[in-house]
Amino acid sequence: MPPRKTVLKLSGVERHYGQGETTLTILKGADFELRSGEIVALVAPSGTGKSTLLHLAGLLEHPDDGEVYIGGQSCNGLPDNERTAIRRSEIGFVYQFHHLLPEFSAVENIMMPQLIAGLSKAEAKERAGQLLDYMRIGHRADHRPSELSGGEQQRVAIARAVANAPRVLLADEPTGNLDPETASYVFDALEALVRQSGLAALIATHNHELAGRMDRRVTIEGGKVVEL
Ligand SMILES: Nc1ncnc2c1ncn2[C@@H]1O[C@H](COP(=O)(O)OP(=O)(O)OP(=O)(O)O)[C@@H](O)[C@H]1O
Repeated sequence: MPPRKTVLKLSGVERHYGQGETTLTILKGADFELRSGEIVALVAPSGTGKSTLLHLAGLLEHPDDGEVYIGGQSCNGLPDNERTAIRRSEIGFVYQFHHLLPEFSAVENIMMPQLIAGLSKAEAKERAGQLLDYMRIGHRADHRPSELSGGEQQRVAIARAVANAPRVLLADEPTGNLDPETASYVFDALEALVRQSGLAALIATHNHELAGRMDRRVTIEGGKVVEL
């Protein structure tokens, strides 16, 4: 097997929030690497900084110090429009709640990011259809989110997140509002997608059973990312 490439790297990352007179330190000298083809669980108690770490990794926030690299490129000093371009092409996000557009069907929701990226309608529709089949919800393509079950909605959200073939998938409690059996089924689909595409995934979860199925587990301790 060829050596796996590091697709996401955090180096000496600091993040502090001002709270009145005091400063809340969330990350302090945090280092982390994610390689293509791997799925890493981020398991840490509530309020320790999982969402903060995902936002920094996804270029949604700037660290107060340290560096975030996507595909080997340092992103801190880049202007916002370049950070946005990298975020759109290299990173996919999945949240606890699907955030699908309610007025559009499943297939249209997955087409949307591709159309924004400049693909033709026919190309976007073909890829969206493939992803829906891959997530085993091809028969739901024309349904709106409100007509889908929670597990189906999350599978559409995952398909949308990877529609533009990003390098990195960042997920914040992607199965947090699903029952254990549905969560397991959604994770099966996500795992198959990562294995097949060589994507890399960092998944914040409170679900220890799912975390146990991932390649590695990390937590946040004293502002640092440590292996479990
Ligand atoms: N913009 C902000 N301003 C001030 N404090 C913030 C801000 N964002 C997050 N925090 C604080 O930073 C800490 C870490 O928040 P974060 O959302 O990253 O935690 P989390 O581990 O994802 O928690 P949960 O599992 O509950 O979602 C929390 O104490 C939170 O209150």
